Amino acid sequence: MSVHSSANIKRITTHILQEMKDRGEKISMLTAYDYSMAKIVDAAGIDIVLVGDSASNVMAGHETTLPITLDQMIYHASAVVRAVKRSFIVVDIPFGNYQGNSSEALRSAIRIMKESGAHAVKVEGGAEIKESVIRILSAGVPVMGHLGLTPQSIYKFGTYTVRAKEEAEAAKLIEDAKILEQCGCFAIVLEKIPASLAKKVAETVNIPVIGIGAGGGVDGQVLVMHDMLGITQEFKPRFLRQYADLQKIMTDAFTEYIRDVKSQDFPNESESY
Ligand SMILES: Nc1nc(=O)c2c([nH]1)NC[C@@H]1CN(c3ccc(C(=O)N[C@@H](CCC(=O)O)C(=O)O)cc3)CN21
Ligand SMILES: CC(C)C(=O)C(=O)O
Ligand SMILES: [Mg+2]
Repeated sequence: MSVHSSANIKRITTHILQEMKDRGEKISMLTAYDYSMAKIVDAAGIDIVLVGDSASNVMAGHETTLPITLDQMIYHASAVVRAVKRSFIVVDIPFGNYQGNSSEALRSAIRIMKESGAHAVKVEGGAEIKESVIRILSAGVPVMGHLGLTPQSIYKFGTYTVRAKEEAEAAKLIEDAKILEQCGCFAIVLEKIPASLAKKVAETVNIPVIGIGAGGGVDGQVLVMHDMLGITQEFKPRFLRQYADLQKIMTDAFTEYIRDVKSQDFPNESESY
């Protein structure tokens, strides 16, 4: 089956996401980086699947999101696309593949759309990347913005502390959100900023605003799947709610398997030919 076929399932579109904001239904979003996990989260009814560049941390073990490449993002995205039947699939354009050169930004977005079959791209930044955003949108590729804590520029700030607490930074963030909306972005992610500011942004722009560490006054929430499942045990920021302890469940399963192999309990007769 082609990645573009719809087979009777009503797919989420940017139009449906806008309707959700307009009627006050909150939008749910989680990351996924591979086929098996994407299949489960899509079947559970998630609205948006984000193939985040957090794959750099979660999948590859890098300290930041900076090292992941466009080819690697396309590899993750194409696996997710093969699994997802209903959700809207957004892919982060990685660091270095869109900033400062709108032609390269367009080329990167087109590669992601053409080679993975995803539905939209996400980019970090406001005014600084305006030309890139406009160029991508001009090709008909939906763009999601990302403001506040922007991990691709971590070395400019040096820490992952809460952003836009100062009045000047808050004012710039609101301006950036307006710019992204005017450019034609279909939604904006706000990461780790005061809840009051995030609420103000969600009330200022008409497009959906999805928060992570941005409080409950926005139009939806996003988390990294492995964080909310309790797989990434070392990552425990205050905004994270852990919905399962998969590390414990997995460790117990592995321990039991190892014990059964050593004791020759596994395999038994019914598990043999
Ligand atoms: N596993 C994972 N989850 C994420 O949410 C995530 C990634 N990786 N990688 C890319 C970015 C980086 N993100 C981050 C990174 C750190 C904090 C954070 O709050 N870190 C510290 C506080 C640091 C400080 O205050 O100086 C913490 O409390 O854990 C938040 C979001 C969000 N993204
Ligand atoms: C944390 C979310 C918003 C993200 O950009 C990612 O997972 O890469
Ligand atoms: Mg990201």
